[in-house]
Amino acid sequence: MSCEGSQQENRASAVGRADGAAALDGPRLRADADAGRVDAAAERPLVDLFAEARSVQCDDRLATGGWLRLAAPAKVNLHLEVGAADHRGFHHVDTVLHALALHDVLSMRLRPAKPGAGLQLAVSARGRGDVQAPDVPGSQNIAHRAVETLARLLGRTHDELIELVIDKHVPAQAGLGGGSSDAAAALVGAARLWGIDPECPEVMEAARQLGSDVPFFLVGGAALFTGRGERLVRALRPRRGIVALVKPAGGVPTAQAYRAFDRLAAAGGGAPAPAGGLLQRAVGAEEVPLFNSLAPASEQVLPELAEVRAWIGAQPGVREALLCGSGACTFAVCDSSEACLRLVGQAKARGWWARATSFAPLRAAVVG
Ligand SMILES: C[C@@](CO)(OP(=O)(O)O)[C@H](O)COP(=O)(O)OP(=O)(O)OC[C@H]1O[C@@H](n2ccc(N)nc2=O)[C@H](O)[C@@H]1O
Ligand SMILES: Nc1ncnc2c1ncn2[C@@H]1O[C@H](COP(=O)(O)OP(=O)(O)O)[C@@H](O)[C@H]1O
Repeated sequence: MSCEGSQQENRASAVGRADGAAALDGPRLRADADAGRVDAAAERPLVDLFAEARSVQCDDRLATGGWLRLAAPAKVNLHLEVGAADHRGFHHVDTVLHALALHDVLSMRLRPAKPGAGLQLAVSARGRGDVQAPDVPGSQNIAHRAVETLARLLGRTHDELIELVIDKHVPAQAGLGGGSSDAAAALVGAARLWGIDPECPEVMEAARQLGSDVPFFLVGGAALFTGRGERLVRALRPRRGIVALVKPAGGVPTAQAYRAFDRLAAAGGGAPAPAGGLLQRAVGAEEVPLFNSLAPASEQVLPELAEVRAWIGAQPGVREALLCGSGACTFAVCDSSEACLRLVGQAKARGWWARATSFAPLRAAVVG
């Protein structure tokens, strides 16, 4: 089949999926997905939930041969309150995460391996457009660790090869959770390839072991998490909104942001969180006040973040803006697609990475 032919075919299925996002999100999130369906229709020119997944299906290498396709959405933290560190150095957090339409694409397939070989993994990642591939070899990719971790928890020792290709649309060290979402998608993909229920406890346990943010991507949409960020309190109704993302060239390693937070806290600095109770009462994500305890700390790690914040704050059509998690990306909720696209164009002209997207009721999921 020609690429053009498959593009048309996939376009039809993408519209079907946008309308039927609930099918992606599974029974637990059906109500949330229904809320998001309105968004997808209203914002279709800007928000194509499956644009990346579709473009990868045009890749000759991956167009044939039984590849499973998965979407791994980015996230922002609408609210991130950070408390004290525990004995392992992990900080207590109360955070509301929200998925975005922007997503990486994972392609996975299962092949037989030589008898006695056990589990073999071939993981690669490639940058797409102006997004770089991660700065780690395939064997250290968090998606590689994800499949290994799940196999260990399941006691799976079959002789088999899993091939996994990641197309990166989400920049790293941005606070967008790209690596964590890839890990969650790799868990869901491995479960599917092995004929295992992705809702089984081993998948969630593997997610917890891989990183604080990974469990969120198994839940998706909008949700309140606590503990070190790995413990679900409850899902919230996802919100609507057009979002601009802006990131300077540098990144912020998460551990450095938390260390800077500790230094600021020891010196008596840091903004207090908005009046308590709001998070516990919120039903919909639009009720959650934007707040990020890490923002002042991350601005110390990468001073250019203060410049980005001031610049975004002065742009027309921006309702609210906040640093994404530990940074280095900032998100702005815009009044309109026009305002968002103007902001993105002007941010790029200043040499920053920028992208128009939207809030979305997505989680890491098989899309084809
Ligand atoms: C800040 C947040 C906000 O969602 O994410 P990012 O914005 O960086 O993506 C999270 O708390 C990050 O989650 P994640 O990126 O999964 O971090 P992990 O791999 O678990 O931990 C990386 C390092 O960050 C620090 N860390 C992480 C989580 C936490 N609650 N306290 C911490 O102090 C620790 O130094 C840890 O070694
Ligand atoms: N699949 C992956 N995608 C991105 N980064 C990865 C991946 N696997 C491992 N990494 C490493 O994890 C680091 C943090 O990446 P990421 O999770 O995208 O950032 P953030 O914590 O800001 O959301 C990267 O700098 C990279 O070294």
